Amino acid sequence: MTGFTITYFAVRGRCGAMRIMLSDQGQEWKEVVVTFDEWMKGDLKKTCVFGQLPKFEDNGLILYQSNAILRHLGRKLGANGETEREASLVDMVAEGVEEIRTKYLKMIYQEYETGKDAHIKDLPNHFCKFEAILVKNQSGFLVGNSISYADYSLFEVLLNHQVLSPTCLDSFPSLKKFVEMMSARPKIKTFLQSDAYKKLPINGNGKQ
Ligand SMILES: N[C@@H](CCC(=O)N[C@@H](CSC(=S)NCCc1ccccc1)C(=O)NCC(=O)O)C(=O)O
Repeated sequence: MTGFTITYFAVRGRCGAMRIMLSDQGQEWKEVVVTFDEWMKGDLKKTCVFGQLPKFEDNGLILYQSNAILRHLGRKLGANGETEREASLVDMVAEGVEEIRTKYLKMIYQEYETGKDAHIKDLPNHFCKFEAILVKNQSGFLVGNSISYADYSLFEVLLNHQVLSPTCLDSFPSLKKFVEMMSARPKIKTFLQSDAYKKLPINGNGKQ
């Protein structure tokens, strides 16, 4: 199978950022949608290196781990910083984004009713760090003067948090401007308005 293929469940989940990145970078890809019933049979799970999805295929290269997939696309599509130094900074910032995503997913799947309010209350402690990065860098992106996979990752996390708490960015003007800038990029705007994007729930348990 040539080209890019994403194999995942019928949710945005851990494929939200990579789909936004592929769209913005003008790339096409195939989606293999796995139902929970198919997954529970176990045959596909046994073939996955870490027993989990997403699975990403790039012309015969098979990758798992959503952030490894983002990094791969960053290198391949020129969205990984403009120098080795910037690439290291992109990785650093992307790890920080992943910390927020991991906290969000734990809250969504394990403690939504009891932990949603505390998660929202704690957001400023995390958002202030990315606000400071954007204020310091001045280009509008997280690192250097061009978009990187870390920008797509942060953008997706912020979009999901705006659903969870629509006012969560009100105290962070640079983050709000970042979301507006990313949302206004023509290919991202088109993708976010597409049925392919809108028809998928954010998470697999219906919570958001
Ligand atoms: N570090 C990995 C994590 C991958 C992962 O958690 N995959 C989940 C799906 S992604 C996700 S957000 N999981 C949260 C709960 C969930 C489970 C199943 C479907 C949808 C969501 C999965 O394959 N679950 C099934 C299983 O482990 O047997 C990555 O970043 O790709």
